[in-house]
Amino acid sequence: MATGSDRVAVELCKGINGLDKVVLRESRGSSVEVYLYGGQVTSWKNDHGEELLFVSSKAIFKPPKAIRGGIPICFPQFGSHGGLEQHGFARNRVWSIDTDPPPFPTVSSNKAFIDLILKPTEEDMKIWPHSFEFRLRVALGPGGDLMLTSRIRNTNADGKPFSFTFAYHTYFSVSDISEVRVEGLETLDYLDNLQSKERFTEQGDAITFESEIDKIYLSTPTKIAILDHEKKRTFVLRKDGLPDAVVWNPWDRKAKAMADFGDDEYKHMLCVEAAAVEKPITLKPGEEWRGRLELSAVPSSYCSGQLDPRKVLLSS
Ligand SMILES: O=P(O)(O)OC[C@H]1O[C@H](O)[C@H](O)[C@@H](O)[C@@H]1O
Repeated sequence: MATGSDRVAVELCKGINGLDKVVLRESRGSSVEVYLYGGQVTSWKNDHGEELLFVSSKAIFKPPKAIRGGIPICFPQFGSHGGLEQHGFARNRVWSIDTDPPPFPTVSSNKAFIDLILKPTEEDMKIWPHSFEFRLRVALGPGGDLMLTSRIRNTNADGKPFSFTFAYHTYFSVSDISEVRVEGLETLDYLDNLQSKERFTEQGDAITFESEIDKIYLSTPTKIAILDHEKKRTFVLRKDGLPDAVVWNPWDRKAKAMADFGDDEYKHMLCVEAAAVEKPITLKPGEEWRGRLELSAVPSSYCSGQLDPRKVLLSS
């Protein structure tokens, strides 16, 4: 678990209900927590110690229920787009620490990181008859950026390809959902999960929220921004290998129906999920797919229509 630098720290410890978790710390004070259960990031704090991700106060940290919040991994199926359980099984399996991952092309020496791996058990192969290696690297950059890289390899010995859909189901913490806008998805086509996955085209304005939303935006740009006016904070997502973006907020009625979600918590969260849903990824034996998500949180004093995420980043 060495990180190559003494300015960063990686610690394996016990989390809620004795579940194993890994804590990454960066010298300026930012941190990340990852549970081996689900391979799930449950905390991302900036260098002021402020939590940037939402985890429900009612989240159940106990198998087989997935943890409500943070960044669940949806694999090998997103949502109900297939015959498996909702969002697949990766989010409620116990992952292992990968002590000898294949090298990455880029140098990670200035980052705190942890490598996890998920391989199917015999039981898993009864519900999804494929052999795979899913490697997840969670890294915390020197500026507090959070980076997730998934590498999924088909290790089938029977010569068979497999197809999957995928999402980093990220729950962002926001001050007040009615003060939030999302930029980068305007004018795009989307599938509306609230209208039998029918296809529509989004209007020209940035997306704001005043009721339940559950949309899969298709072929999105690699950068998406979430602007939180009240907090004066902008989240910038950069993604690679993940063409789609799911936007979800359950609003009041669905919030009440979820046992592991507080009645009013919908006001303080927004899911914007880098995903590959519309066109499943197909891998032949020996092939590997890579999907990457990079998250930054930057202070913003934002005026409508002026967002250029690069400028926001550079001016911070
Ligand atoms: O309750 P979960 O299984 O965690 O799913 C929570 C939500 O995830 C995604 O955002 C889907 O698009 C929603 O339809 C779903 O309600």
